[in-house]
Amino acid sequence: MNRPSLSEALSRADLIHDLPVLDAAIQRMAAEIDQEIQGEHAVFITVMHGGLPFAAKLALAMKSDMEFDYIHATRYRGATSGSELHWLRQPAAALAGRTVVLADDILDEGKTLKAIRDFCLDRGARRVIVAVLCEKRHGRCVPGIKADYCGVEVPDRYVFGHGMDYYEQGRNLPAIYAI
Ligand SMILES: O=P(O)(O)OC[C@H]1O[C@H](OP(=O)(O)OP(=O)(O)O)[C@H](O)[C@@H]1O
Ligand SMILES: Nc1nc2[nH]cnc2c(=O)[nH]1
Repeated sequence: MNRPSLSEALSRADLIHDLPVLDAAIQRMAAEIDQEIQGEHAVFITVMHGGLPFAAKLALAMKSDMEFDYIHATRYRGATSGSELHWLRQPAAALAGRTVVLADDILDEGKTLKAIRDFCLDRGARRVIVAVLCEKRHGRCVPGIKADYCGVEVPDRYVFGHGMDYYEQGRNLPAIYAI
């Protein structure tokens, strides 16, 4: 595939949040979620791929013991605008009666996390806690979904880095940038 150049995108992008800011936000969220799920053996579900770096850091910063699983549902598929949701992997863990912590990189229009949250509830989860590294504030989020825990806000622009891709590139950039 002939991808748009990451270095060209970086040269015209703005730095939105650097690594120390993101790490501090993740530490704060970890303590807050620990407080909320005290004494439970929750299921900690990473939403692949973008949620991977955030979820790893969040889990390592948390003290609660949790069962790990992952889900892969994508509606951007390496592009910069979303379409319908494609389910690539459903979690294997038993969710019935349990608390689920969903960890994803971004809540944008909310369609992805709403579908995943509803999937977990359909599987019998007692409650679903939505944790995202960042949230785009624009008033276009679908009704019925919100982040219970959010690290940072990002502007209403396409963002990448710290898990989020620019045409399947740049996910391992430590900071968040916007074009
Ligand atoms: O709130 P929404 O507008 O639905 O968008 C948010 C979703 O978009 C990204 O996933 P993407 O489909 O790009 O898959 P990826 O994580 O594999 O990059 C991101 O990881 C969220 O899951
Ligand atoms: N990389 C990336 N993925 C997204 N998914 C939904 N919004 C975004 C965004 O701004 N950037």
